[in-house]
Amino acid sequence: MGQLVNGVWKDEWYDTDAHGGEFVRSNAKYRNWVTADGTPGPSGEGGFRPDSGRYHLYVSYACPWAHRALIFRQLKDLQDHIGVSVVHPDMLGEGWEFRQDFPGTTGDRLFDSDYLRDIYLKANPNASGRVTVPVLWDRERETIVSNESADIIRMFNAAFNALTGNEDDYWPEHLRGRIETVNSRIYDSVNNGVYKAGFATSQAAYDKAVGPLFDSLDWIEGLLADHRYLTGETLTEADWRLFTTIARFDAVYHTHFKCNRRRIVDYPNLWGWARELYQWPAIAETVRPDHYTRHYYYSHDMVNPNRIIPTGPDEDWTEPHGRG
Ligand SMILES: N[C@@H](CCC(=O)N[C@@H](CS)C(=O)NCC(=O)O)C(=O)O
Repeated sequence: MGQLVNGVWKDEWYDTDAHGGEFVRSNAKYRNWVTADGTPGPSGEGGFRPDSGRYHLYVSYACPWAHRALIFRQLKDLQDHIGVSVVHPDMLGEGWEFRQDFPGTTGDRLFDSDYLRDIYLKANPNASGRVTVPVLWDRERETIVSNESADIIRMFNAAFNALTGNEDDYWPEHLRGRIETVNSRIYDSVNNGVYKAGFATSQAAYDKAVGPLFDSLDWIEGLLADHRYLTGETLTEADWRLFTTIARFDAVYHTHFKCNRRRIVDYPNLWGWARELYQWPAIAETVRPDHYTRHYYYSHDMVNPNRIIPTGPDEDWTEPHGRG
């Protein structure tokens, strides 16, 4: 685990001591947008048109942020237009690697590189910062369009509609205000909350994260008692953004990140909702417990020094969800 400093790889973890034991996530650096007509999006430069085969997605099946992008590639029928490379689940001293000795890994399908950092260095030989997945790569301009999953899913939601004919909209105009409110609470206390609890190196930092996490899960349980989805009766990006964290919760975050007040199966509405999303067409194949259990328990030796991988809970995600 490390980062690039002026183009050079340094094997160093997040400096939690600088923040009283708290894990502080770095912001993504590449924030350009593919748009329907190639004009600039909400941030970054223009010139990224939605051409078939032009873009390539680098992911880990372990990572909840990369998982969002994989889900939107499925939901929006982008499989034939945007290729994918899948890294190895172990993220060790060299960062994400393209080793292929684990089922489902693909190697780097574009450049046959050894490490994900090589892709960041292709975009900028003097790059500094963390080398994260997902990465949306532009084969034409040979650069990174975006390494921010929240942006990538919105591009996938709308920019390629003319190419695919798929007009499904997971960010409908009339729900945007509500989606933003739900997203921001869930991002801070749940999606990132599990990491803040798990990577805390002081009791105070852990306590500060785990309380709001379970308050939010209780709040979500209430929302899902009244409505089928988080923002009402329409399935939106807010649901999918939460889903990737929930999918990993009982198997990983409950144990490895000490988020153990309750499990997802203890929340009847949330558990039914989670199964409905899992059973949505083409989604189950993006959910890879083999990758995420291996990644977390094996890579984070500061959390789990003996790297023992637990057998995992016996939960049936294919059981009828009973919603709707
Ligand atoms: N804000 C980014 C976060 C991505 C992220 O942190 N990915 C993790 C994997 S789950 C990663 O690659 N971490 C490597 C590191 O921090 O060095 C997004 O949502 O796309």
